[in-house]
Amino acid sequence: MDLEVTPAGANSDTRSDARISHLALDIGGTLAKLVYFSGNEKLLNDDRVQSSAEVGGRSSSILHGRLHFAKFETGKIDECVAFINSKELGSQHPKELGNGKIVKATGGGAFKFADLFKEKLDVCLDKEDEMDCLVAGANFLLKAVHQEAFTYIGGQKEFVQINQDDLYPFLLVNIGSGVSMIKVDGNGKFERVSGTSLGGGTFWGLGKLLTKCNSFDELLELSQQGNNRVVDMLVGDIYGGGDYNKIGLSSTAIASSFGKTVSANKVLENYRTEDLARSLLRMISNNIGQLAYLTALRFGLRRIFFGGFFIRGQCYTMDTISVAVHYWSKGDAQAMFMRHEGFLGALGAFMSYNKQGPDNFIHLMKQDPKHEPEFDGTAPEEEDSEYASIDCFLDLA
Ligand SMILES: Nc1ncnc2c1ncn2[C@@H]1O[C@H](COP(=O)(O)OP(=O)(O)OP(=O)(O)O)[C@@H](O)[C@H]1O
Ligand SMILES: CC(C)(CO)[C@@H](O)C(=O)NCCC(=O)O
Repeated sequence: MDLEVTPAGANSDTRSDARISHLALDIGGTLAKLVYFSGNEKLLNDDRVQSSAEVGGRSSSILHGRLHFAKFETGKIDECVAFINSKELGSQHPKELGNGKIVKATGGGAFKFADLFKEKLDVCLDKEDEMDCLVAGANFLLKAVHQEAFTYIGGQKEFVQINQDDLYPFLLVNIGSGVSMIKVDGNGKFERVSGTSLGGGTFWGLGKLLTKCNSFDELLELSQQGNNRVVDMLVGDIYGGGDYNKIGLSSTAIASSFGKTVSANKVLENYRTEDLARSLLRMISNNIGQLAYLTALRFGLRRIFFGGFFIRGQCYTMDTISVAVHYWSKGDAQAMFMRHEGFLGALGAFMSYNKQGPDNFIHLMKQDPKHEPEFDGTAPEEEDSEYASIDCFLDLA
């Protein structure tokens, strides 16, 4: 198979030695995520390494290269297979003893597609637990990546300085097709404390049915031009235009998502798809924000990190989630988002190549300009810097 495939969000590496030395997968219900490392230039006593981490004396097993990110629709897993096939898994790639190559994989697809990967690529998927990987990926990003986490309040993005000594405990809310809520107490110390089936798959699935749009990005674009008040029943609609002050509800608060459609003498076709998309995005985001806060409250957590590809750096999504957390916690808890939102699981799977545990495996090069954020508040374009490759080295000791 010689199919050239350019994945959504992938950065093609034009270097001639850019064979994949390590590849890991997170194959979820909707999207398959890849993290791979290419370039096998050895760094021997290089200044940049010395200044990035203390690895002196053990430099013979250090690889310098770039960490790449890519995603495919799980429903088109053949494209993912073709992409991997179009790259070469180099000689450094881990092998089973006396056998073929192994690829670390997590998510339900690691089980569902194991035979397919064996058949098409002669690759054995080495399964890692999905929650373990999400937590390992989040911990790595929060500790190692400069400007990974940020708040989004009133249209303003602000990076959060992570104090490594004061990071735990936190609640990790991963919004994929479904939503997992994990209380994280340290490296490998966590409990999945809650979840909800009303997640990204619900937004995308209902949105597709209601608006007939063909892609997730199209649905997001529609939502940006919509007005949810056409569809949602507001407190003012019920209270004759006024607030319900006694219980702290303003006239503009949503009393019932989609509630207005009941009494309006309209059928689906009479609504603008923009308004339906807007209302749906708000309903799902608001509900997740509220559930996240209630879960945080249950365990006395004040920091909530949100990941998963539902977010897609989308302003309205992040704003709705932030407002929900702020509103229900009366300002006590804070929603934070992660730049590598959708790649937590794949990164965690990648780090499981390190037999000694997730620490000290991936070292970021200092001040990688490509890794500086360029966030303008819009949904990332497929090839933009949001998922830019990272200049780093792997310590294979
Ligand atoms: N290009 C896209 N195509 C489809 N869905 C997308 C896209 N971009 C973002 N999404 C959103 O991301 C969600 C999937 O997120 P993610 O990849 O984190 O979860 P998953 O791993 O597929 O799901 P799960 O973890 O529940 O198995 C979709 O349900 C949708 O809301
Ligand atoms: C089933 C998983 C973990 C698969 O990623 C995810 O889709 C999820 O957390 N769903 C929500 C399931 C629930 O807790 O109700």
